[in-house]
Amino acid sequence: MPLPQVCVCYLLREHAGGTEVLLGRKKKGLGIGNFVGLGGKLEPGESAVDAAVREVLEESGLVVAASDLEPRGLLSYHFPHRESWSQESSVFVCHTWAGAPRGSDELDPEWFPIELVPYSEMWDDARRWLPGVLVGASVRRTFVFGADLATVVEERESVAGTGPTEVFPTPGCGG
Ligand SMILES: CNc1ncnc2c1ncn2[C@@H]1O[C@H](COP(=O)(O)OP(=O)(O)OP(=O)(O)O)[C@@H](O)[C@H]1O
Repeated sequence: MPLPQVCVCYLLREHAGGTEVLLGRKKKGLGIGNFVGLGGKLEPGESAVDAAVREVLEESGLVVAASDLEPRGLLSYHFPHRESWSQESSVFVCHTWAGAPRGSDELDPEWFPIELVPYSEMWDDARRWLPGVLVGASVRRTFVFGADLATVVEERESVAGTGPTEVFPTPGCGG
C-alpha cells in the first residue's frame, strides 16, 4: 500500500544578517504542540507542489508560486505501532512569496534564525535532516518511530518503494 502523501514547505528569508525560517507550533492534528513547517495532506489528484502552494496559503496567508518552490526531497515516516500515522512527505524550500504571514487555525507562524530552530520541540526526525535542508541540501530518508510514537528508532538513507531497494518488503509478497 502506498503511504498517504503529505508536503512541507520551509519559507526562508534573509534578515538581520542571517537566514530565518518560518515555523509554527501545530495547534491541532498529528504532531500537535510540535513546531513544524507549513504543510499538510495532498488532496486527491493534487501534486505535491500544488498542495504546498495551497497549504502555505491556508496556514500562513502567504502566496507562493509553484515555480518558486525548490524540491528538496522525500521523507518516509513509518509508525509500526500506529500504522495510520505512517506517511510520506515531499519537502520544499521557498525564498519568494507575496503577503505577510498571519495565523490560522493550524498554527501561528514565527520566524526563527536557522541557528535557533527549536529542534527539541519538533518531531524527533527533524534534527537529523532539516539543518542540512535549510543550508541547501536535499534529503531522501526513511524514519521508523518506536512504540512511544515519538522517538526515531531506525533511519535509512532511502525511501521505501521508490529507491533502488525495498526498505520494507511485505511478508508473503515474493522473496
Ligand atoms: C513523523 N515525523 C514528522 N516529522 C516532520 N514533519 C512531519 C512528520 N510527520 C508529519 N509531518 C508534517 O506534518 C504535515 C502533515 O501532517 P498532517 O497532520 O497529516 O496534516 P495536516 O493536519 O497539517 O493536514 P491538513 O491541513 O488537514 O491537510 C506535513 O507537513 C508533514 O511534512
